[in-house]
Amino acid sequence: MTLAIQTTALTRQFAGGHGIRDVALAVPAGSIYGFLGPNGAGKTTTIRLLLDLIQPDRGEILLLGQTLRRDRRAALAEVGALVESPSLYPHLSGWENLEIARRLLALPVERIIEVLARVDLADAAHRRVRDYSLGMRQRLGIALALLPRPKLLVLDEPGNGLDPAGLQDLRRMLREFARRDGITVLVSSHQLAEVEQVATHVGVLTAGRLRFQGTLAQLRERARPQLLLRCDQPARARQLLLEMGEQAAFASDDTLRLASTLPAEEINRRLVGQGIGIRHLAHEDVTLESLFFALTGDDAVEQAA
Ligand SMILES: Nc1ncnc2c1ncn2[C@@H]1O[C@H](COP(=O)(O)OP(=O)(O)OP(=O)(O)O)[C@@H](O)[C@H]1O
Repeated sequence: MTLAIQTTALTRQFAGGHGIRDVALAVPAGSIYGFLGPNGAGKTTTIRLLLDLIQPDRGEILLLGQTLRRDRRAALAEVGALVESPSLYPHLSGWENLEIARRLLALPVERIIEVLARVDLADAAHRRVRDYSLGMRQRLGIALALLPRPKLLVLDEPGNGLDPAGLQDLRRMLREFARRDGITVLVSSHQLAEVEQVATHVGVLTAGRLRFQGTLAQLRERARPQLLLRCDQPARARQLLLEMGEQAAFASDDTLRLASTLPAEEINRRLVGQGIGIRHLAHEDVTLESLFFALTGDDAVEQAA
């Protein structure tokens, strides 16, 4: 698997124990990587490190196969980014804002037309940015990041402050960047719901540590509801379940938790057939959202990838 971003042992600590520690990001090329975590988890710090806006205490960063520390220019050459709010000139139009960047980058004028179309701002190109909505400003910021045709786009909380329609537009755009333009997108958010519909991969950061990293399918797999079983002979029931190839562990003295592959009625039938008296057999209530909260809580969870 080719990685667009790879970090090893990435660490940057601030006074008061804040910062990030030993973060090993693995962002596959072509993915939309949802970089999730509650406010203050260290997402912006990580992103600022990736873009060389601040330096790590230790650790390595590879961007599109180039080592940031060794060759900053080569590593960042094909990276577009939007960190916090975009720096725009409010008294100029969207077009004029892009024109300034275009000249600096010595790109053809057509590129402005292309990027405006990619972020749905063609119709508003000649209005002053002062009169843009927050969503339009964010999109103009993304257009600026897209201007030099990046292969990797890093967006820090681009959904902040957007209404549901704005979020939907943003998701559609991110999908297009990945599918049509082949751009790898890392997008941070503190809300799972915001990236859940669009991300192919997720990394969950909490208190400066990466608690989970893998595909969205792997995260969903974790969220698959498990069966809770209470019966009169839990130890024997566990033994029987293990013999059936089921995973069963004690959740408490009299309750087993099953990562079951068989349907509940089949488990029930087999255990009753072996003389086990069942008091309770039901699915535990686990949603992706509750799993996210568990991951962002204090209980450390190992990485899946
Ligand atoms: N330059 C700095 N000096 C001291 N502490 C800092 C500095 N930058 C960030 N921090 C602290 O590090 C922690 C992580 O901040 P960071 O901005 O990376 O979090 P985040 O996950 O991006 O959250 P948010 O969504 O609130 O921006 C916070 O407690 C923050 O106060």
